[in-house]
This record gives sequence, C-alpha cells and structure tokens, in this order.
Amino acid sequence: MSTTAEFFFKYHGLGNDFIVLDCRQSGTDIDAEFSRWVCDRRRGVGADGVLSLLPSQTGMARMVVHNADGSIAEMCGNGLRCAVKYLVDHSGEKPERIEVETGAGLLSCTPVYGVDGVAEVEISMGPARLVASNLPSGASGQPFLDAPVPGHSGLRGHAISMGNPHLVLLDQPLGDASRLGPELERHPGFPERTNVEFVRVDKDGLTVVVWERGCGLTEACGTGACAAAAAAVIAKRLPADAWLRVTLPGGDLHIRVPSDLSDVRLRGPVSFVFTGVVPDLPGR
Ligand SMILES: N[C@H](CCC[C@H](N)C(=O)O)C(=O)O
Repeated sequence: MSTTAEFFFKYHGLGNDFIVLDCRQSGTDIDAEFSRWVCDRRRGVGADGVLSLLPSQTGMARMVVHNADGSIAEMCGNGLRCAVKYLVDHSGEKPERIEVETGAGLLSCTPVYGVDGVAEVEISMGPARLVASNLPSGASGQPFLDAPVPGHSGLRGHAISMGNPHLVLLDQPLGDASRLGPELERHPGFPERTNVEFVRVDKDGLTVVVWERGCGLTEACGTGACAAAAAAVIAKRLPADAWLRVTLPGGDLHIRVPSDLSDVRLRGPVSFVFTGVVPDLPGR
C-alpha cells in the first residue's frame, strides 16, 4: 500500500526522530508493514516512528503514533512536538496555542517561535496515571509504586501511564538499559508491553535512558521523561510544582509534575530535518 500522503516530512525532538505524514485529505492511515519499511534505517527513510496526522472533530489534527516495529502507541511526547511544528509551520499562521487529538486525549500545545518557525513546544500532557488498563495491578486497582518487579529480584519499579505504559526504575544503572530493556519491555505485568526508564536522580533533576516499546534504545523519550519525573515526585526525591531538568542521551527536556499528578507539562525543542516524496512500498 502506498500511503495516502504524497510527501513525508522528517523531524526530531532531541534525536528521537519521526516521519510525519499528513493524511488529513484522505483520512486513511498507513499500515504496520509500511511503518516498518519506512522506519528501516537502511531500506527506508529511517526513524523511530511515523506520526500520521488524520482529520479531527476536536483538534487541528488527530495524531496516530506508529512505532518502528509497526505497533501503535497511545501517545508520544517528542512526536507531538514534531507534529505541532509541522501543523503550525504549514498553516501560514502563528497561533498562541493549538490542540491535537491523541490516544491520551485532546492535548493543548503552546508553540515557541524562532527564526525558522516553531523552535520549541510546551505540551500539557494530561495526568500521570498510576492505575490504568495498560499497567500492572490495573485490575486490582492498586498502583504499582516502588514495588519489586515480579520475576526480577533486586529490581524495584513504578508503573506509570502517560497514555502509554512506563516501567520506571529509579536508581537503576543507566548502562543496564540495553541488557534489561528487551526483557522488561515484554514483562507479563504489562499486557500491551511497556517502555522502560533507567533513572539516576540528581540533586537538581534526573538523568534518564529509555528502552522504548517498539523501538529499543532512543536518544530521548518525552512520555518517558514525564513518567520518570512523576515517579521521582511520588517518591519525594524531587519537588512537585517545579520545572525539573530531565537529561537524556539526546539532550534536556523540562518537565513539571503537579502534586496531584493531574496535568504534567513537558517543554522541549523540535527540529525539521528534510522532506521527500513518499514512494510506493517496494513489491506492492
Ligand atoms: N515507543 C513509545 C511511543 C513513543 C514515545 C516516545 N518517543 C515519546 O517521545 O514519548 C510507546 O510505544 O509507547
């Protein structure tokens, strides 16, 4: 299947890179096979994922997040910044705020303009959920917070959903991400798999490495930074209601977690890389 978009637009947020496809005209999305092919860094364009923009009754667009393995994610913080930059820079206007429909709800996004259009975006990410269908113990209704990870003695984690699931391991060596990430991504406690954050708590923020569901190690993960900051606030390791620096391999995001976890805010840069013509999938 060729996509319904004629052109693709490549963006990244701190090196977490995405292909944006504007499918608002046709209203039809890509399939998993196309996502796997176009994200392939040798046989395709290369990216951590594809962001399809579809028509929306409530927002400027509906964003669907396709991981590099073809799976669909409920939400993507770095990706939403890329989608906002595409939508605003191609709108011919400079709105103070736009809303985008996502799997985590209708989210409000505030662009910050630079010399080349949108340079940074602040997003109201919605709540950090402690009990949700895509988290362990969702059925029993008990949050999985600072608890031993079943089957992994010596590991303690927080399960937090930002719409997509996260297993946050505070004080876990960052170097463990590539060794432990693949197995924990598929931990049976997470029915839809999970993203896994390896977190060092610094005196003024966090340093985080993320093994992402459906992508593996990435340069940055926006929802992962939010989940890690929420876990640090819940554990009273960092203050609530303050902008926290979260350093990832690709650079710094800033996250603010309210004491009631009701509306986590994320702020970070976004960059346009290049555009190209969407080819038909080889062999189809
Ligand atoms: N791989 C993630 C989606 C992308 C999240 C990440 N890139 C972000 O910036 O939030 C998942 O399956 O939940």
